[in-house]
Amino acid sequence: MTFGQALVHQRVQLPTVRRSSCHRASRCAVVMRGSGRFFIGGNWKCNGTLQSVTQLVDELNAGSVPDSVEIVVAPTFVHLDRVQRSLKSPFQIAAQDCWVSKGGAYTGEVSAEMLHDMGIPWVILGHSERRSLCREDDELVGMKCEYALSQGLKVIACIGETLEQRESGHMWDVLDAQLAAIARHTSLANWANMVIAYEPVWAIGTGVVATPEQAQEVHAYVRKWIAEHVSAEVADKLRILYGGSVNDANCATLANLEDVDGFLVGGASLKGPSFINICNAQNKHS
Ligand SMILES: O=C(CO)COP(=O)(O)O
Repeated sequence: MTFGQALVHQRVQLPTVRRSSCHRASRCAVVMRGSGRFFIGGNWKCNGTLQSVTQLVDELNAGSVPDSVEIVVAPTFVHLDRVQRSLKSPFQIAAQDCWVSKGGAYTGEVSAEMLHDMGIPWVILGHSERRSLCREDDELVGMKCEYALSQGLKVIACIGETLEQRESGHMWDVLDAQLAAIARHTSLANWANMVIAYEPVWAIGTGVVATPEQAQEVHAYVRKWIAEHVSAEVADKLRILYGGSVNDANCATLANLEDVDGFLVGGASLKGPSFINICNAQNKHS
């Protein structure tokens, strides 16, 4: 039994979702995306030395990014303070994970209240690498979202299927379960402090980016799911990011998709000029 399962007190069954047309298809012509700002996250994962992090921060500070984009980078815990001190506005900072409850006797962990105390506004939760390598299950991810939100953090909650799940026809069930766990633990008001990142596992770090059709199909599905299970208003405002092998070359096409409200970038976020280019994706020609 995983940690998340052990902590489950009560599971609420959500109705099955119809996988039909896009919720946004019926919306008026002027679409407000999320809170109105395209969102770019840079997930630095377990990378960086003092020297490389300093260089990356310098490159970002020297870059030109549009006001219309909200940008958040996620260094390792040990680099958070250094980056926070040196990275300039408009860049914001995220942690890559946090503990599921109040801090205490949890060796090696970092709590949400510590991050909040440090002035770190965002946290990434449920990344597929944590789900697979650290055995974080859907319920634990939902509980982490709930606790982080309760401590005043904003959350980038990740979902996504493996290639095997996609090819075996289980993709929608996997996404349903991941979304349901997040939704169970997120109050209506707290959705304003949440973005969802759709990161198909097969596209992460592989150079195999989802096709525009694949990305749009899932993003539309996620928005429809949220409309049906949370509220239409939340669905309209929610920013749904795509992650998985986003780079300078493919970002413009993906940025133009109806239901793509931003990106969560891994490898390309470690190169300042590339990341700056991706931050300008909406202004590039696809
Ligand atoms: O996992 C990712 C972002 O969280 C994506 O990683 P890559 O951009 O390296 O594929």
